[in-house]
Amino acid sequence: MAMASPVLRRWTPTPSPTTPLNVASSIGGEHETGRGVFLTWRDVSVTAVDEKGRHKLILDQITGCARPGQVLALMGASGSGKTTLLDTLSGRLGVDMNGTGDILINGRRKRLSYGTSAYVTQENTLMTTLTVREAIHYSAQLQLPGSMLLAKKLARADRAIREMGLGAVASSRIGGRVCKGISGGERKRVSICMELLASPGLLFLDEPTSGLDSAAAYHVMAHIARLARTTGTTVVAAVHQPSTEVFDLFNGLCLLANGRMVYFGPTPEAAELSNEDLNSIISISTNEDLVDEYNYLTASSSSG
Ligand SMILES: Nc1ncnc2c1ncn2[C@@H]1O[C@H](COP(=O)(O)OP(=O)(O)OP(=O)(O)O)[C@@H](O)[C@H]1O
Repeated sequence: MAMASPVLRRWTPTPSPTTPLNVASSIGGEHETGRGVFLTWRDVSVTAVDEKGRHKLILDQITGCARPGQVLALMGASGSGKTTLLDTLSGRLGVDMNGTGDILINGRRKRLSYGTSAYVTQENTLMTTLTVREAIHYSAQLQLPGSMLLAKKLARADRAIREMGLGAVASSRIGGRVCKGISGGERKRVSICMELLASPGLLFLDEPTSGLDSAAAYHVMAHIARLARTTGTTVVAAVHQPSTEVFDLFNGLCLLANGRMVYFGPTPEAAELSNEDLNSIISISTNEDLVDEYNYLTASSSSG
């Protein structure tokens, strides 16, 4: 695999592991709760080891950050390393994988714990016979701490239902293959809703729009983007081939190709890039503009 891009080596504003970032001041009162966290990662490499002890490089020195109130999209062709990066950042790397590099949460090296982060996988495992409200209330009772009053758990569940725009279908049966229930997009939102119960500051989503038509995909991502904006939640989502409308909902883009990062920066600029530009980014990775964009995006996370 090719060497890491010089963009990565010139990544300057590193939050010190001993200096926590001031999330509240950075989100400037724009959000209701400011529950999001700064997640930064530097020189993250991952190697898979097979049963014969052979090593395969899956991620090659990936550097980036995700900010409160924003949605960072991880994009790239199938096999480029999106899920592996998501797993690495969320601390879910399999035992057959070795990861190196720094991952900082609010400027500190610490493990993600319950309530700090949530991960929504591609699979929907929902109880088909329950209504949306029943399933989410049930999940709240099981998930939330025993010390929390039942009324508070249910209020938390109702808030999550509202945040994911599921109010209109709260009394509908989830359903499945045999008995038709809510739509595929609504099922995705129920899965996300269940992960929101603990009010995580950081939400990892693996292909939240897979299997959905473009309208349903937009609906799911629009709710996620609104949630990020209004609550300050930090969202990192692996997304495959989003429509233009969905792409416009993202704040930042981390573009991977064969385990290497070929673009990191705000989406408006990325949307301007043609295939030719992207190819030149891959081949001329000393692009000064990218360095500037990267520094711009990371500067605020080190200023707190
Ligand atoms: N445990 C493993 N052992 C060996 N190779 C692996 C392992 N896990 C993933 N890989 C390889 O690493 C590469 C990246 O996989 P990953 O699932 O992260 O890609 P992806 O971009 O999420 O793909 P997709 O969009 O198809 O889900 C692929 O080539 C995959 O085959």
